[in-house]
Amino acid sequence: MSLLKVKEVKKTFKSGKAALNNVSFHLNKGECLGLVGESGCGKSTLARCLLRVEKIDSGSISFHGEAIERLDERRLHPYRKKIQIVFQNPSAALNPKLKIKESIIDLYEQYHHSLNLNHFSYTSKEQFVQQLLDAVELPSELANRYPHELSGGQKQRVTIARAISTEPELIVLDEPTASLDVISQKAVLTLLTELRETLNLSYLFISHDLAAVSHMSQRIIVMNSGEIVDQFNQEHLFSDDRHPYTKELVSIF
Ligand SMILES: Nc1ncnc2c1ncn2[C@@H]1O[C@H](COP(=O)(O)OP(=O)(O)OP(=O)(O)O)[C@@H](O)[C@H]1O
Repeated sequence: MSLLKVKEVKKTFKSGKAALNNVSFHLNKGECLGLVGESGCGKSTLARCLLRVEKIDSGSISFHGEAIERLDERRLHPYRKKIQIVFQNPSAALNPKLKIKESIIDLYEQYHHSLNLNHFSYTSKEQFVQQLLDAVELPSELANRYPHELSGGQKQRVTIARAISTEPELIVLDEPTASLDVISQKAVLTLLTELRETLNLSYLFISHDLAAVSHMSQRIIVMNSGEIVDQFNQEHLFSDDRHPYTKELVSIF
């Protein structure tokens, strides 16, 4: 069974803007599914709908076969622990007033009553933070710093540490490297690939960067003006039967 199934989802904003139109796709457990499309095509709206931050107008989004649009707040809580998000801008995602260790523990503590950890252990806050910093390859002394005392790449590693602290099954990566320099981009993508394998994670990797999506993903879906126009296995990216819009993206690859 698919981990995530999105079926005929529509979302129109009050302004009349149709951001998602009949969007359908599935995501298998353990895979990285790439979602590529130009700015404004609806990628972030889709991410917000998956997290139930935004409500869909029609269609369905199911996780392990359960329709999330029908979950009440109480039943949403365990869902939200299983699906985490990493945003484009780590500076905006981290509270500037919290030390790194406090930011990491903060998210965990929202869920700790319902957490059943397999990969990390929780005997003390310090030890837990240490394990997470190790997992994202950051030195332990960063735990006592504030976000402004870290580089962009280090901050993004902290947001990844936060995301994996609840041991989610799925992480939505919304342009996770867009704000980083080329060297840090590569390092963060390598880290994400390693974490997917060691923690048995699944990713929805959202980006306008077809090269990054192609590097990371086993399957790719292409979005244009709120619609999925193409879906294919990564090795078929250059094949002749690609949608004209995909071919256009490939030509500027
Ligand atoms: N709250 C909102 N109210 C009205 N329109 C919105 C709202 N949020 C997004 N939109 C519009 O919906 C469309 C899709 O926006 P979205 O942010 O999902 O695109 P995107 O593909 O993530 O773009 P980018 O890559 O630039 O982040 C855009 O035309 C945007 O202006």
